[in-house]
Amino acid sequence: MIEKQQGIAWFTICRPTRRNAIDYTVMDELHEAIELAEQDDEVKVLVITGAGEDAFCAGGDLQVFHQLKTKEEAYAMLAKMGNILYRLLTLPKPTVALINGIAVGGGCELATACDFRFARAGARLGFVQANLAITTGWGGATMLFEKMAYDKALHLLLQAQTITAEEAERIGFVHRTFHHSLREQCEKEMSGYTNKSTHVLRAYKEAATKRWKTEEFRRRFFAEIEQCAHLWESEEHEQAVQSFLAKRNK
Ligand SMILES: CC[C@@H](C(=O)O)C(=O)SCCNC(=O)CCNC(=O)[C@H](O)C(C)(C)COP(=O)(O)OP(=O)(O)OC[C@H]1O[C@@H](n2cnc3c(N)ncnc32)[C@H](O)[C@@H]1OP(=O)(O)O
Repeated sequence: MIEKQQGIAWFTICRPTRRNAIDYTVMDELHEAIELAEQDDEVKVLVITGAGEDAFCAGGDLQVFHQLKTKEEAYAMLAKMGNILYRLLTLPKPTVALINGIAVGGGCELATACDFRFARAGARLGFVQANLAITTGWGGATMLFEKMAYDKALHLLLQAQTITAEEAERIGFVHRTFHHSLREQCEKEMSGYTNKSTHVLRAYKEAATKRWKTEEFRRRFFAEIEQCAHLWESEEHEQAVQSFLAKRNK
């Protein structure tokens, strides 16, 4: 769902019963929100959040994507979202992930693509992909290594556990934690940007993201996606996803 309000375009992932897991429809809607933010001069900031109280985003929809068995099938899905997150990473307007609840797997990759991460106090966050015998598949690790201290980023990926928003703030992944009124607090934080000229915001973002608009960076970004596609067709990954889905069907 996309809403425009006082210089902010709000994109809300509306699948609360699936903990806002991302399927192909969400990918298309996110792409549309990015296009709108890029083209509409009234939009100064793009904020991405999740519907409901529980989740920001539980990553890729494991039920839907479990149908993809080969590395080629997996690559097509992963590269589709990878291209969308690359657009988000390099969008010439400031972007915010408003992490209103749990963010895991691809949900953390989505948050990483944004410039700023604000989170509800107590929300849990984790790059849990390694527990599914895969690596980040949407370019998340490549972005994380650009945005965080090397050792802290590597630890998050290798450990694959969830941490609280407060801990994530301490290590520099989250920028602000809010105890209540998330949307209002986010608007307040962004008011210092929305009162600036769109041309100024664009110019600074262009300058900031220039280093990611290189062949070398894109090669690393898509090599990560290929690596995940390769692991996707392993027996270990198949078993890990089946075990997650079996628990749900009990
Ligand atoms: C594919 C890309 C890859 C990447 O590149 O990163 C990924 O993102 S892999 C996916 C990584 N995500 C996960 O492994 C998360 C799996 N989900 C969970 O661990 C938990 O659901 C949760 C997110 C910690 C929330 O736990 P809880 O609050 O206890 O809720 P439930 O577990 O009962 O879930 C409610 C409901 O939602 C469904 N659900 C949750 N996550 C997903 C998901 N990723 N895909 C599909 N469906 C998901 C879950 O099955 C429940 O459904 P019902 O049983 O029908 O109510």
